[in-house]
Amino acid sequence: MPQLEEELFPSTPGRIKSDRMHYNTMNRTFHRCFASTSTMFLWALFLIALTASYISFQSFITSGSRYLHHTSHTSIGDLHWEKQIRSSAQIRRQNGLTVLVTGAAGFVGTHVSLALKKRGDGVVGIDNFNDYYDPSLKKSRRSMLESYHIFIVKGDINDQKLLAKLFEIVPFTHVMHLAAQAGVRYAMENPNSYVHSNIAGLVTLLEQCKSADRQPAIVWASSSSVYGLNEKVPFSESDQTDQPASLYAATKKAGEEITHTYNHIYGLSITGLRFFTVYGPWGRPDMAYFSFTKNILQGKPITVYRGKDRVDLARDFTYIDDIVKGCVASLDTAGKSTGSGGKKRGPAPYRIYNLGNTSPVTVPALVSILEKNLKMKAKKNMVEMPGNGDVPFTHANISLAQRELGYKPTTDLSTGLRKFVKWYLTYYGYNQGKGNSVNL
Ligand SMILES: O=C(O)[C@H]1O[C@H](OP(=O)(O)OP(=O)(O)OC[C@H]2O[C@@H](n3ccc(=O)[nH]c3=O)[C@H](O)[C@@H]2O)[C@H](O)[C@@H](O)[C@@H]1O
Repeated sequence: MPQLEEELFPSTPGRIKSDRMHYNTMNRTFHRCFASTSTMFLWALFLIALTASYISFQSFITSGSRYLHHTSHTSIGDLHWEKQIRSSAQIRRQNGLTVLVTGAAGFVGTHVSLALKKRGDGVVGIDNFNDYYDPSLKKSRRSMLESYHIFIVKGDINDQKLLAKLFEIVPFTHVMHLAAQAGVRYAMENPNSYVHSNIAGLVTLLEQCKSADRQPAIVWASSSSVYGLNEKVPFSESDQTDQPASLYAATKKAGEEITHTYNHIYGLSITGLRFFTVYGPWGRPDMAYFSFTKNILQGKPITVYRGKDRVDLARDFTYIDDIVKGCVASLDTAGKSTGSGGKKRGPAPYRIYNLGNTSPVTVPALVSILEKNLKMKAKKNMVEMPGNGDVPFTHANISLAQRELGYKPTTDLSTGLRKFVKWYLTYYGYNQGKGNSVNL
């Protein structure tokens, strides 16, 4: 008996002799063929169904895995994940805000999330937990926030589907956008990470915000570095900012222009905050005050940059609690976005503020304060500032923020560094042999 394949697809033409076939033979053949065809049809149906279910299973896995969450028992779309987001977004005061905080496991993001939650606002975080610096510090910040019932979604702001899903679950009134590739000098090592987060990520986020039915107001982190080679002091918001000294600064400046476009075309309410060298507990290990502390404690040398003619570099170091007050005041005073579903309905506010301390301190003076607090001497290597994006000094004029936000920094560098050192020693286990047990 010929095989089914052989009947339907004869291998040699000589085996088709239909013109010489008897009717009965034809009839039998027809019936056999028909029976075979229907079997084939059923097989085909079965295979199609199998393929379809395989493809849909695969796409479920693929789309799900993009959002797979940090806990083994939680992934996007699952009810537990959504429940955590809803619960974190719950408002517990009258006229409270519902804020999406990007970069919530970052230094400023952690502090702002906590401040908002403590006063009764709804807060949902998003963070990609990248390894630009020790991710275990970010995870510790997350654990601390979790103890205050703040949920951080693990994901990238470039993930448009994830953002859409978050907005579908929670109608955010505000976005506090702090996710960014930070660091001035690292931009020479990994330029594309700045484009990825500070340009592409920003645009993806703005696209989501502009198309939301109820557009949120956006407050976001620009940087004092946009003043670049500006020599007029103190730096005012109206000063020229067209001479950035690093790619980092250039991406932050680009962010100011990009947000302006979204404000203009779509009616998004925008507030850009130019932070001046923010420091404090739970800070960033890549920053000078943090890495100096680490090295001094370990007896390792530190490199202190100096400007031309051995002039000391200076920064308008700003304590985290002051920055947080500026961020919260910006959210509270942000006018509404006017558009909806991608359509502008009228003009919306576009604001930019300096958030600094207005009293620059030199880097060697910063080192002396640390030495005093750590009761240890630093091994200093004085080196001429390399051409790597650094600027010689920063100094903020904060009168605009003072007037419009009620912003008034109250912590000087000595007080702030004392608090930082206290946190550092406890967190890294220098005190009583205990680590990771600090509250803000
Ligand atoms: O205010 C800002 O716009 C920026 O402030 C900081 O940038 P930076 O002021 O360069 O802060 P640090 O990296 O902590 O450096 C502070 C000072 O210490 C100096 N430094 C840094 C590192 C080092 O090893 N030695 C050293 O002398 C730097 O030249 C600079 O003058 C942040 O890292 C940026 O993300 C932020 O946007």
